[in-house]
Amino acid sequence: MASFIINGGYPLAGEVSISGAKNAALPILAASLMASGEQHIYDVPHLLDIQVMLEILNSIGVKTEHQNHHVSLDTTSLSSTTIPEHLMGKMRSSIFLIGPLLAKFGQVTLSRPGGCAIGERPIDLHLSGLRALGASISEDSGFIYCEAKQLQGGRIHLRYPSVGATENIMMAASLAKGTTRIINAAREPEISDLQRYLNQMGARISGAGTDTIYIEGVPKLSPTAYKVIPDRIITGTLLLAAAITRGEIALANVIPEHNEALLANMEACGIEIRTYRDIMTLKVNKPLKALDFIETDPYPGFPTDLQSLMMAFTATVEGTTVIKEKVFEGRFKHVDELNRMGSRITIDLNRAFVRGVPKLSGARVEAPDLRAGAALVLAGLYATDTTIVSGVHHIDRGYEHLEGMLQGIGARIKRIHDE
Ligand SMILES: CC(=O)N[C@H]1[C@@H](OP(=O)(O)OP(=O)(O)OC[C@H]2O[C@@H](n3ccc(=O)[nH]c3=O)[C@H](O)[C@@H]2O)O[C@H](CO)[C@@H](O)[C@@H]1O
Ligand SMILES: C=C(OP(=O)(O)O)C(=O)O
Repeated sequence: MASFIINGGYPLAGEVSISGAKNAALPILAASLMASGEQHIYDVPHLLDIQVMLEILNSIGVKTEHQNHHVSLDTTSLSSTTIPEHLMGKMRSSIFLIGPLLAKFGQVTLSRPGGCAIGERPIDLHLSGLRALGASISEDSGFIYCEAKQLQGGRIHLRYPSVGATENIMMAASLAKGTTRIINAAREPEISDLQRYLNQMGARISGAGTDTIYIEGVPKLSPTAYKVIPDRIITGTLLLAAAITRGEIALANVIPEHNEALLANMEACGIEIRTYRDIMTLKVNKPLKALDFIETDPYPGFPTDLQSLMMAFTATVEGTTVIKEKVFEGRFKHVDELNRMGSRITIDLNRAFVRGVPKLSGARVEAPDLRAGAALVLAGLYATDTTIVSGVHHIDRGYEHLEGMLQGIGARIKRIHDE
């Protein structure tokens, strides 16, 4: 088990190039199973979740190699459609295997996915979507058995624009017979990236990025080479890290439109952000003011994945900011830990009242999940004296060598391995 030791109080300054997006790479790696042959996926970050996805692919016979952000994989020796239970339980994204395997091989056996404890996270929308395409699905003693000789296109109205369910249905419908329409689809940039990748393999999908996606099934998909989009959540993390330390940074390899909601809120606090093509710069050159209200929502709303980080930042800005978490019911686990560092945050159901304080103090805190852990790191960068953040394995799920990235722009942070 690892911890971060952070000596705070130093403004960050410098340049960072943003890596590929975990949430785009994970469904793409699962979708690669739908083509037989050798494939190349570029800009795939070296993260725990990606490692687990590759372990899953290996466990069913796929050969993979991950070097310098390049995954090469060969699906010709795929020999099983049963995903081992211990790997399913390691992360939420293991559920991405269900759509591709069912569509390509007509059957799949798996169990419920695991992942960070940020809410209940059911998979009913994934399963009902696949049933609407003709799959027969049963559950027994924790295992999920799915079968369909040939999926058939259908009309699927999602009760909620779930990112994962939209992606699973898109992948499965690519090889279904006939046309599928997903209504109230999620609109996240990672869904548009998956559409681009699948279309490059020969799928016929349109509408990603809007609330209605059309998929005309094709009989076969072919191997391809593809580069995933930059990670908008890492972009946001670095912007907020620079802002909380009142620093100045430049980010390269970003897609500014993917962070509109964050940029609008940061600018409203008084932060100067400039964008030019795939470059973004941030400077804090005047006193900051609190925001009245932020609520998380599906894209293009404010992302739930940046809520904890935004909270850490607003905890240091004079005035009161109200933050409402509307996507996951268990995503305020950072609050007690931030308060141990001197912040003044109270919770009423899904709203947090964040009263900005001029000073946070270093403390021993524990990362309860991925983004909550990253928020504690940001608080540590601002705090006077030393902060120790344990539970770094949660952070490693979504950030490649976070400490190295932050050290490169002046942060005093190091990783230690506990006994
Ligand atoms: C790998 C990946 O891309 N992860 C992202 C994805 O997760 P994920 O795809 O799991 O998130 P969803 O959009 O599915 O979840 C949103 C809401 O829908 C609910 N729900 C979801 C599925 C379902 O079958 N039934 C149901 O009720 C969830 O409990 C949650 O309250 O989108 C989330 C919301 O932007 C992000 O926080 C995650 O980082
Ligand atoms: C919640 C997240 O990821 P996942 O859906 O993979 O758990 C996240 O990236 O913040």
